[in-house]
This record gives sequence, structure tokens and C-alpha cells, in this order.
Amino acid sequence: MSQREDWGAFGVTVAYGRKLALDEVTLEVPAGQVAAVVGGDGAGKTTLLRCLTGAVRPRSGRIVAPSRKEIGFMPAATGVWRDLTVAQNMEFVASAHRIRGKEFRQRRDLLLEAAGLAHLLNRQAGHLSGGMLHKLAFSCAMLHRPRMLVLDEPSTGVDPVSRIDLWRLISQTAVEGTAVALATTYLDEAERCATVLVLDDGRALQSGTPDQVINGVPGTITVVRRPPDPALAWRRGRIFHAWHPGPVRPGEEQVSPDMEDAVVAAALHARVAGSGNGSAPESGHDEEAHQ
Ligand SMILES: Nc1ncnc2c1ncn2[C@@H]1O[C@H](COP(=O)(O)OP(=O)(O)OP(=O)(O)O)[C@@H](O)[C@H]1O
Repeated sequence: MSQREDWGAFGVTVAYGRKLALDEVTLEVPAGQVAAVVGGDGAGKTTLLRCLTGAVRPRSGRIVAPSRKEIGFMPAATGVWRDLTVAQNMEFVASAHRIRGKEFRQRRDLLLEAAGLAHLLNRQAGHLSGGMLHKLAFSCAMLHRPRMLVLDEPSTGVDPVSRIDLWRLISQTAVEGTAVALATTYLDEAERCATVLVLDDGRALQSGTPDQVINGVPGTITVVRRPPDPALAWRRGRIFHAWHPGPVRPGEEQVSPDMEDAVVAAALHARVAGSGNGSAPESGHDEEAHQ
């Protein structure tokens, strides 16, 4: 077992056949912090998390992580058994970790109390709301007091109130010293993490603290009512934001970007740079793409 506590994936490359899913990607996951991985569909988020858990072996690069039994993992599909009750789900996971008797009951009660599920011990998991299901999955992943917790889109599809509850649990876990790595598509969530890694098609576009990622936006983001080039614009409420690779031009209303702007601009920059001609990317982001 490694004694280091600055876990992470360092310069990791993963290929599935000819598909390069990760291209020399680094994600540091220090104890006591939440490290977020963001990116669109197929960006490589799950692959990177599964490298940390040992389920995917990189072609090259280095994984520094605790032993598998010291890692808690919550898959995107929650991993909860819907035909079992809340209590049975916890028992099943506990038995895999050889946690029994009073120790188990105390841990179970503590976690379910914190998750607001203590009164639902005998409810079949399939009859829980989406938010409750995710909180049960979180509790199962935490049962054995992991040193590193890996959460794959823990709040996707969860209602806003349950999202707040889940985030309280996640933050508390980090405060207590656990290293937390999570994938999320909610950029407001990423903004409250200690560090953010922006992935796009297997490549790291940006990484650092949320401020570093936001301030690292290449080019210029402006407010527009009608996008001059829909492929380089995204909707923000009633208006659009647009990006171009150069410095601000006369007459443009420059935006002070947030995480959403930063992530979209980084992806557009990568595509424009990849196309080599400075024009709009072929795949295009239509005006509804980033609502
Ligand atoms: N077992 C696999 N075999 C072949 N290709 C795979 C496999 N798993 C993932 N991929 C491909 O690798 C790339 C990265 O997938 P990954 O699931 O890591 O992305 P992601 O960011 O988690 O996206 P999503 O949220 O859509 O799952 C995608 O192009 C995906 O199609």
C-alpha cells in the first residue's frame, strides 16, 4: 500500500483499440480535497475515474492510489440493487468489506442519518426517489471509510434540493480528510471544488483551481444578441455569449467568464486550433448546444 496521500493519475494514456480515450492526462487527488473532472459526452471522465479505482489499466502514465479496498466508488448508474431494501443494500456492501455486527450497524446508522435516509431502512431501493437513490449509493461507497472516494456524476438527474444534500455529504467527506475525485456535467458544482480538470476528447484542456481555469480562458468572450457565427456562440438565458480567439475588438462587450464560459471557450479553442485554419469547427455548436 502506498503511504502517500497525494493520490492521482499522472500523465495517463488509455486506448480502447484504436480509440485514444485519454492522452497523457493528469488529475491530482489530494487528501481532504474534491477534484472535479468536467467535459462533454465521451470526453474520458469515466475512463479517468476508473483508472484511479484500478478498473482500467493505462497504457502509460502512473496511478498513485490507495489499495482497492481503501477506495470507495460510486458508478454513474449508482450500483444500487433496486430489488433490495436500503438496509439490505448496506448489508450486502458491508459483507463484501467484512464489516459486521455492531460496527456495521453504527456505521450504517451514521451514514443513513447524515443522508436523511434513516427512516427508510426497509424501503425497497427501487421505490426511492432519484435523489434518495444517489444518497444511498453514496452511503454504500462510504461504508468502509475509504481513503479515496471516486464518484462518477453523483448528482446527474438528481433534483436541485437533493443535489444540495449530496454536496453537503461530499464536502463533509473531504473535510474529514478523504480524497475525493468526481466527474460532473454541472459546472456550478465544479466551481466549488478545490481543483477542476477540463477534458475534451481525451485531452486535458485546462486544469487548476476554479479561478485558474476561469482566468485561463483563451481569446475573448463577448455578449451578443444575435451570434455572428452560431458555431462559436452559446445561449446564456435570454442572450448569447460568443467566443473568438483574438483580443477584444472595438465595440465588443467583453464578458467576465464563469466556469461554463471557460469550459465552452476551452473546447472551442481546442477545435479551432485542431482545424488549423482559425475558422469555426466543423462539428459546430448550434445555438442551443450549451443552454
Ligand atoms: N470499453 C470501451 N470500449 C471502447 N471504447 C470505449 C470503452 N469505454 C469508453 N470508450 C470510449 O472512450 C471514450 C471516453 O469514454 P468515457 O466513458 O470515459 O467518457 P465520459 O467522459 O465518461 O463520457 P460519458 O459521460 O458519455 O460516459 C469515448 O469515446 C467512449 O466511446
